Amino acid sequence: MNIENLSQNKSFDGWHKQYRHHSSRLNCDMRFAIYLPPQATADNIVPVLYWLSGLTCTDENFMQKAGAQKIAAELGIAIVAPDTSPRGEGVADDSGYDLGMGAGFYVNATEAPWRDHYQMYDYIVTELPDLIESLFPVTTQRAIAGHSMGGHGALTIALKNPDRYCSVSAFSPICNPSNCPWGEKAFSAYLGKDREAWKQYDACELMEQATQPLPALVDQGSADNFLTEQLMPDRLESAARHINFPLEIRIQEGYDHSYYFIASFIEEHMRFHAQHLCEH
Ligand SMILES: N[C@@H](CCC(=O)N[C@@H](CS)C(=O)NCC(=O)O)C(=O)O
Repeated sequence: MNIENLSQNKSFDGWHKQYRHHSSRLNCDMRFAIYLPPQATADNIVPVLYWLSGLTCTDENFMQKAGAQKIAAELGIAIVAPDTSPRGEGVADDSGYDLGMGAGFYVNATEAPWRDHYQMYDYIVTELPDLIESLFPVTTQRAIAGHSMGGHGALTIALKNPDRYCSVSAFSPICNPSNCPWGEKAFSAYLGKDREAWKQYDACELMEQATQPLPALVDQGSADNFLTEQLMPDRLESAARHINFPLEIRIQEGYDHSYYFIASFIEEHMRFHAQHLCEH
């Protein structure tokens, strides 16, 4: 397998590393980051938390700003941070920050010109875990989490694949993309005008139909600029309540949309995932 190590930094007795590889699903070269805690050795494999970032991010934002390595090293959990879209020359893009590169929305695009590369759903659900599990000292126990567009990605991917993940959590997720400006713009482009096709990637719609529960935690800052227009966690909460889904949504007073918020609660999310990863 053609995979290139781009950087490595020791961190809390483990290693943060960046890699480039060719993604056959995305039809381009991709970069991802992995944090391997000290417990991950040739003789000992550890579970993995996949972190999906938000609009404009790469593999670097979470690893540099969230401060998750210390707790991952304590708990013995690896963290994988993929990029947020396909990249490179020849990959379709848009001048807006909320469409195209940096804004893949974790869907499989069906519309031209996006469909040639924008297959982020398949990349995150199968191609990347297959690669991680074949090359690194990790188990097939997975948790998934994310922020904003990545919170939408984590929730929809977990709700669609409850057998593949032990738990899911999100910070400030886009909860009902079919009915907010960010989601409507991206889904129209990637999936076309037929709103029926959007439902398969909408956490509120998927929640209504969920038949298999998995532990789910959402944190949302009350001072988030995007709360009422884009994120709308109240809709996800009522969908979950309707079917008795084990979702905890916490409104955190005074916090905004930034990584300062994520850094404040990432330890609680890591401990939440550790508890469920260890059950299996
Ligand atoms: N650029 C946009 C918002 C982009 C944004 O807030 N991105 C979030 C995810 S939705 C992020 O994580 N940004 C990168 C960072 O803070 O490191 C704006 O200013 O309105």
